[in-house]
Amino acid sequence: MAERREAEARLRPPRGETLLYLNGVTKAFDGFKAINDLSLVVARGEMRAIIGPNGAGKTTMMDIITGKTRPDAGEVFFAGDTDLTRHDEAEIASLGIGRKFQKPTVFEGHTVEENLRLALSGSRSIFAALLHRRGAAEDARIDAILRTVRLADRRGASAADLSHGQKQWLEIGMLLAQDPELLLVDEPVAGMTDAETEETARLLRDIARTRSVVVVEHDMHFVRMLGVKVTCLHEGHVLAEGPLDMVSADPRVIEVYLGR
Ligand SMILES: Nc1ncnc2c1ncn2[C@@H]1O[C@H](COP(=O)(O)OP(=O)(O)OP(=O)(O)O)[C@@H](O)[C@H]1O
Repeated sequence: MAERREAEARLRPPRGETLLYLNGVTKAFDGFKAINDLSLVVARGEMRAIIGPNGAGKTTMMDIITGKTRPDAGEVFFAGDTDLTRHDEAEIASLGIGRKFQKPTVFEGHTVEENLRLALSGSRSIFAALLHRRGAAEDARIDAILRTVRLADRRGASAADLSHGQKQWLEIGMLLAQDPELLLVDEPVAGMTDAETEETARLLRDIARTRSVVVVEHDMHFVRMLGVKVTCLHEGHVLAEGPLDMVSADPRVIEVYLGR
């Protein structure tokens, strides 16, 4: 019963407050509309899964949110009236939007803990970051992040010695060090073992207790484990949106994506 209530709560925007708002966004490359009149609303504290066939515009949508690509038309608002289309990538990152790309990019020559300290230090140089005096608050944050990303018992391990899945978790931890309000995650479980995939679903659910998360993923088994509202994109537009059971039963979704 409690589990069912929790599952239902995940499908509902927690406070109904909008964190990310895309309205009528369009982006063409050489006349081809990769994003076509796309509208999307993500609530504060909501986790949303984005699915859709190759070329549906998922990556381009993430590029627009993070300022890598400028839309030709439409609005992209974050946390109220911040118009993301007026900011560059670095500004958008400092506004509180973190992005995890598919390939992990951790510092392999450093330990797990050092990687997190480097991420926490932000703009400090690597040497300054590793040498500076640690405060109790910083130690507590490192401990909390290590627990969240399931690496507390690997803190002294070299990042190079982590499994592929653990490297992905470490990079998620490095993003958490920046304390983003919105975390964008691109195909996190590609190449992971089944056990890592299941742990990643739990890990992202933990993270979504305190921030919004948008996950692009093709692995439907994993999307089911997330248990959140799903948006299916097709030809740069929302084809279907709602609980996974509803979206995956939609004949249009089956035709363009799931039935392939
Ligand atoms: N910089 C670009 N220049 C030209 N065309 C582009 C560019 N970026 C994306 N496209 C095109 O836009 C369309 C949408 O691509 P996008 O990568 O956003 O899709 P996707 O849903 O992320 O696909 P996948 O699941 O394969 O990652 C594709 O047809 C792609 O070829």
